[in-house]
Amino acid sequence: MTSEIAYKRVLLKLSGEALMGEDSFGINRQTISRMTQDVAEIAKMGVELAIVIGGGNIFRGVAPGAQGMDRATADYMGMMATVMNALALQDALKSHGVVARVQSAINIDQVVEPYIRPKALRYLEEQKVVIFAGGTGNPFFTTDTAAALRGAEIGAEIVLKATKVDGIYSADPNKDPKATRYSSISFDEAISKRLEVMDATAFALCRDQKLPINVFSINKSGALERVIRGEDEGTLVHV
Ligand SMILES: Nc1ncnc2c1ncn2[C@@H]1O[C@H](COP(=O)(O)OP(=O)(O)OP(=O)(O)O)[C@@H](O)[C@H]1O
Ligand SMILES: O=c1ccn([C@@H]2O[C@H](COP(=O)(O)O)[C@@H](O)[C@H]2O)c(=O)[nH]1
Repeated sequence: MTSEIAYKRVLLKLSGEALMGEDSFGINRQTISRMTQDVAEIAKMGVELAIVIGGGNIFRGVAPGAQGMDRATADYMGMMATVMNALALQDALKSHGVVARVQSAINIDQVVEPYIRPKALRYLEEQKVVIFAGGTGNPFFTTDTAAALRGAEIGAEIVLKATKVDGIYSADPNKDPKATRYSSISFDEAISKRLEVMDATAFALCRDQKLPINVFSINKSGALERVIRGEDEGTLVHV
């Protein structure tokens, strides 16, 4: 079975905002069930899978109250949002028969384990999915950067960014209908063109660690499995 896969160990960055489905914020039950069904399928293919989950879906709901707030405080709220999403994801994966462990970069000991790299590596070897919550644990960063960081730490072969768009475009496709999609692009080009699908810190970290990224749509049926099989899907960002 494992011979069919192009990557043995991957870091999957799941969009927080995608969890909302058609709702205006929060977690849509059908959406999380569909997303985790796709994730469960690749876990069952023998891929060692670590996940970083975003927090935009919850943070959007509290954003009006956070207006004018100290930036670091608001960022800690954002990191806590990712912990909630991680717990929901763990629960949804369990319902698809997949064992997952949550490790958080911010300590909430009664709720989740702290991030301990050797333990995360052991879970991966045991074919358990590891969900990294709490982003990097630092304000002024994003979960994209957490994905690059954890991806490098666990020796992932690729970072997969599963998001609301089906790849990287010449401009934001949600704003510019004439934008065209790249099937592949170098890190230097993505950074110099300021393509905002991922933050520059995440791009730079992956470039320096020679860790490729694939950006693809979480809403496209079968896309995650095609990426795992090394098929042409989304946009590959390379050194
Ligand atoms: N050049 C571009 N190509 C593709 N998408 C782009 C580009 N520039 C901006 N975007 C926007 O980036 C978004 C994806 O990045 P974003 O960080 O917002 O999402 P996410 O990672 O899915 O969210 P979350 O922060 O909730 O995890 C797309 O929905 C798209 O509107
Ligand atoms: O390392 C990190 C990761 C996240 N944050 C804060 O959380 C929210 C949600 O993360 P997204 O990447 O946007 O999904 C983010 O806006 C930050 O406020 C952080 O501070 N540090």
